[in-house]
Amino acid sequence: MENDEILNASLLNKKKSYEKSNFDVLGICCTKEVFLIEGILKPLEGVQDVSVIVPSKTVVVVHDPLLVSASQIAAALNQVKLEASIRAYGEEKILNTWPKPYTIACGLLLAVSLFKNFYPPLRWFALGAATIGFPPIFLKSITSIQRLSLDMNILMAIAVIGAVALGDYSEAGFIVFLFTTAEWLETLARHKAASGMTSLMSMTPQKAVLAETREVVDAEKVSIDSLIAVLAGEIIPIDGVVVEGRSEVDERTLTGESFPVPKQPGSQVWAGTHNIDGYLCVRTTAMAENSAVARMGRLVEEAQSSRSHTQRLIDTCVKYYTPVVVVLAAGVAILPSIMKMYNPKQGFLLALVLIVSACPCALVLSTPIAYFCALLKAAQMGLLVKGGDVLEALSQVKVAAFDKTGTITRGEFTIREFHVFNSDISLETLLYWVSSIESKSSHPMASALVEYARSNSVDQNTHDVKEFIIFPGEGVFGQIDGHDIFIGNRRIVVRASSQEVPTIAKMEGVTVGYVVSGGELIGAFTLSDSCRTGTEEAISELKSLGIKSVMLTGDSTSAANFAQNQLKNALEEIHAELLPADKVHVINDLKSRVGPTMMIGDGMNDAPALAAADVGISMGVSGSAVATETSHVTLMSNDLQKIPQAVILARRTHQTIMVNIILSIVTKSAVFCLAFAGYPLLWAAVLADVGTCLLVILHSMMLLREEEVIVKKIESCGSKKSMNNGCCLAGSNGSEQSCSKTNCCDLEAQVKQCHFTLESKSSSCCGTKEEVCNDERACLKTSHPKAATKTISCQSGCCILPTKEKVLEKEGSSSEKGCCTDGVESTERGGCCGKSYREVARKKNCCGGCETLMEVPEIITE
Ligand SMILES: Nc1ncnc2c1ncn2[C@@H]1O[C@H](COP(=O)(O)OP(=O)(O)OP(=O)(O)O)[C@@H](O)[C@H]1O
Ligand SMILES: [Zn+2]
Repeated sequence: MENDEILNASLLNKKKSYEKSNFDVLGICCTKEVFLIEGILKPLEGVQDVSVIVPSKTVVVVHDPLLVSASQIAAALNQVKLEASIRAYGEEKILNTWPKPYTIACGLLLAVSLFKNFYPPLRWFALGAATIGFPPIFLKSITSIQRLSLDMNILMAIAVIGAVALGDYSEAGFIVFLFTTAEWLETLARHKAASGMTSLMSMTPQKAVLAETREVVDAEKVSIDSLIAVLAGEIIPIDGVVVEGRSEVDERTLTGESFPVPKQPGSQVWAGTHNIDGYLCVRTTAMAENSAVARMGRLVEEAQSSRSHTQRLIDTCVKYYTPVVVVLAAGVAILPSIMKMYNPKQGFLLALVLIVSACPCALVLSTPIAYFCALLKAAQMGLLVKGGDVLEALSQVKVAAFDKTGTITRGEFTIREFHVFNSDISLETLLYWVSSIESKSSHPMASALVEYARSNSVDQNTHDVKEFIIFPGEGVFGQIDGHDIFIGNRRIVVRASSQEVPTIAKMEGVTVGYVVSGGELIGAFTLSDSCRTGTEEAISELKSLGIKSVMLTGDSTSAANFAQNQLKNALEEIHAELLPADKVHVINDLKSRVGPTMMIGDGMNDAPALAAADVGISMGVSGSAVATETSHVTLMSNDLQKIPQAVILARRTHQTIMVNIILSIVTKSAVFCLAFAGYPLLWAAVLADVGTCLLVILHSMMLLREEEVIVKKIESCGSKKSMNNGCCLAGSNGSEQSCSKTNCCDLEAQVKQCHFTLESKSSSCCGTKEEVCNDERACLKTSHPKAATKTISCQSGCCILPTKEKVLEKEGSSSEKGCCTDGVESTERGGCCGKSYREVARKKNCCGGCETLMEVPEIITE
């Protein structure tokens, strides 16, 4: 044990001795430099890993600072004139937005020389322009020659020297000016694209405050399970779970959601998110380097170094392109003088045009820059996409297969009924057995059972469980107090006994669970779950994109059909009662039957299906780690509407790349055609080269723009009809009309759940605790600030929209148990009452107890 600890500590130290440094390397032009840089850095002692991010001109090096320092690395890069500088962690690249002085001087001289028609000696100004801007190009081309690489600088230098040799000074001046200006514009554009990336990587603070000692330490050194303090206004430094305090946290950076999420003890918080208004004490659940935001940054980086299919294709073509054109140019230059075919000057000019056109910059850049922008955009939207290939696959998808529990539905079950069939066993005993065994399982049903037992004053005891086995797709087995107990669905009953599985009457729409002991059915329970907000919209949006949606679930057919009904039959196929392996079969079948398939899932059971699909999408950073590992895309928030958005982004990216490629090929071809048709225009060749490069960058950056899809959702919630979206908006004369029974409270049992509150009678009470708490968020998203402040008392399981009178009525009953029986503290959304009521809410542990609701009207009128 102790040995292990020492070993771990030394491993940790070993790992810790590596440091990651970021460098801005302005000399990076194309992918060619990647090999050069790797070639320089990898042999250095102490360098562990090198990754080059071409679009943002960044090099990330993992190294041992004792063996090789960051400045030594920068020096090594600068030896070959790569213009490298160290970027301090978290520092925004400070960029000179002005062009270099020589570029300005060059432009001015060139402008003066334009008047040479009036006064011929002015043409010398053009030569001046060329001379003044030439040295940097020349120096860079020398280093390129030293590196044995043929790059843009060399090609341009040849063109300038050639033009001067031909006596065409204006042409020479023009090339220099165009080239230096384009370089400057390009740096600006790339910087803009890369700044999003920088902010992503530098979001988390480097320091953390230990809660017990108030000591400020390096975030990286904080071990798992430490308590850290986060004050209002600070950025949370490490992922963890709140143990004390309440606050609202802005998670926009991570999930793309623009509304603050209330946090209370038990809530998960993420590094890089912004604690807005309260004190939080957080127990860390990961090392800083493994926090969600760090993983996100790493993924965007890694995505850059993994080349996509299109990219590889282009890289291969380009390998042959440049040498072929250069040889061709040499031929064109030499041939006329040997064969005395045509004007040698014309031949020479043609050769120069070819030389300039030999640079495939724009084509090489067309794919990586588009992926870079798209991946960045995705990250900003709260989607982690593992590379360009995934985007390529996503743009082709024809079917979306959804897992049910935890994906289409919230995976937050409520126990409706619990029966004991054996008169020798008391309800308490059975609940004790069941909850003790289930506390070892991570299935969503398990936590519901534990919670239910607790609400019946039965506490579980994990230590009494002697043996524990999970039967995937069936349930669990455990040994407690000398009894063998199986808990699960019909399959487990078949496994555990010879008894026939009883059909429990009027159980439609719910999941039935069975408890079997000693071959005898001793108990049964029913549970229900509700669909996530926005699922229906997500499915219909997918449909409008030509994507078919199907459901795959391990749950019963009736539960599957119930979800389908809630979604108004939006799903085209339903496959229920599947074992994890069956899901893989269905995915393979869909792939061959319909086309490229994506699978959206959350649990451990889904991992094989996620891997089998063309694109696997996992839910949430908090979802099962296995699912996140195997999937290609991770949704940082559990918002299914991000899926159609991701598809749209993927398709736009595909389009952007196609346009980029066509653009760069067409302009080059046009210059070639003109040249061979007898118009070898050197300036046009330069313009086509640097201009297209710039166009490709700017065009790709359009991917970073907002899309209108996001707005659509908010609008759809704004109307009263949108009850099923989870928007309980108050009608002007009370909530009756906006929250009608048919739309919202169509289940009698769900209404019952709220029967303690007055509001339930007027049917403003809807759904289960979870559904309603989500409603609150949906309401917050609408453009109706009043609606938002009105849903304060959500926690009790009822979406109460208190009008003034109702609040007053309610006051007396505030301390009643009401809906607070079901573990209010653990409500995920947490937000019980508005900020100013929080104190009271905490005392009572229940929103029903917010006497201060009296003050609500004040807020509303605010
Ligand atoms: N810990 C558990 N306690 C009780 N029943 C369980 C447990 N684990 C699984 N089951 C039963 O097995 C069924 C199948 O489980 P599985 O995890 O394969 O799918 P699921 O989570 O219900 O649905 P989905 O496949 O849509 O996520 C469940 O519906 C449930 O009835
Ligand atoms: Zn080029």
